[in-house]
Amino acid sequence: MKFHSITLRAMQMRMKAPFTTSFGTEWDKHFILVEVRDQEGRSGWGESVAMKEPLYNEETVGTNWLMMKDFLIPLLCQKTLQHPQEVTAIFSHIRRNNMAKSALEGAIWDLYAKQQGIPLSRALGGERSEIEVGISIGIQESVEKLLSLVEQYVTEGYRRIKIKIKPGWDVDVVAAVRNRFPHIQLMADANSAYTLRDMDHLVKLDQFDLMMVEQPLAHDDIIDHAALQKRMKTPICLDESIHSREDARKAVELGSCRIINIKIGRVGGLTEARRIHDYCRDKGIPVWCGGMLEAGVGRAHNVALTTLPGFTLPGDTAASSRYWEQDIIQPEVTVEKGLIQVPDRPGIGYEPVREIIDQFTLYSETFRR
Ligand SMILES: O=C(O)CCC(=O)c1ccccc1C(=O)O
Ligand SMILES: [Mg+2]
Repeated sequence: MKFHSITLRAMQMRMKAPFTTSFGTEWDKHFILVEVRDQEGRSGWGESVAMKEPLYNEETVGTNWLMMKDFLIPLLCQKTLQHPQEVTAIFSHIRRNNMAKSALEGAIWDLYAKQQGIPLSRALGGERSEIEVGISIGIQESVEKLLSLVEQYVTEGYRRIKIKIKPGWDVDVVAAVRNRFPHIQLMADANSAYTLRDMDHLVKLDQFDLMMVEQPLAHDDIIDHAALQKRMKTPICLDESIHSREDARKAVELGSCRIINIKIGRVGGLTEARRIHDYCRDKGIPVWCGGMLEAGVGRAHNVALTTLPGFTLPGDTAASSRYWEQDIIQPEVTVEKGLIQVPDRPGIGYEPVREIIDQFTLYSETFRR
């Protein structure tokens, strides 16, 4: 696998509406776009899901830029690659910084699939030609506003609704949604907002027939989650706590969760994401593809990953138009009846549009081999 340059672009895109979780509100999406080019004029694309501030995890746009420039890109430029699967090993002595690693690895995977002339989904071993998706709804100003959004997304066909919860916006809110929509597939995501002291309160969620409750306790915990899962009927799904196949194994062996949310960026790339998928499939643990409010390139990677057979639950990969007036890819990701048709063009299968990308680029830098 040959490439001759890597370009990083720092991007800023305004979302259609702010997105609020238990850890904060995002209006402007800041992220890094990666483009890896080869001699034949092909480009592989990756997107870092690190946010501007270290609120979801410890990474940021700034730390990702530094890690890529000072460590990860030099490592890639020193090696000759046969296959994108080797990137994980090349980066493995660098601790963490998974989102930075993943953005580069994703671009290499896309370039590889394009060099082979096959869709990225197929390069990964994916089987599906369409994927089922749900939607994640942030914390709202009022329950009425939330109910009207749920109504809208259910009407649009999304296969499951996830609502964000935090202390003071939880049991009553879930009750209101469940009351109004008795039959929808519903779940709640706390983004680590609770502790074991809230056990009795969290157990009240059991009455609403939720598909799962996502990451109720600390971002770095699997011990307390195991204690909570023993008390709760509702399956716990881990997001923040899982960074690798090893993390997944430990969490599953401890009984800390019954479902895992796989985010490519959080686990350091597509190769590790697939390893977690394979482990969970073997153990009968359902997985689904999480989201980080991605622009088109990251979204396309999520679509490709979700074609693997163990992704049996609808993910957070909603349509481009749910987030953006104009996405950076053509065509945009569209959802009909809760399904995304997986592209069969080579690579990610959606074409990044340079004129649009330029509009949202704050600064860029190119590294040559
Ligand atoms: O629509 C999406 O991309 C998912 C949104 C979402 O839930 C989320 C967005 C930003 C950070 C963390 C999370 C999460 O899944 O916990
Ligand atoms: Mg989550």
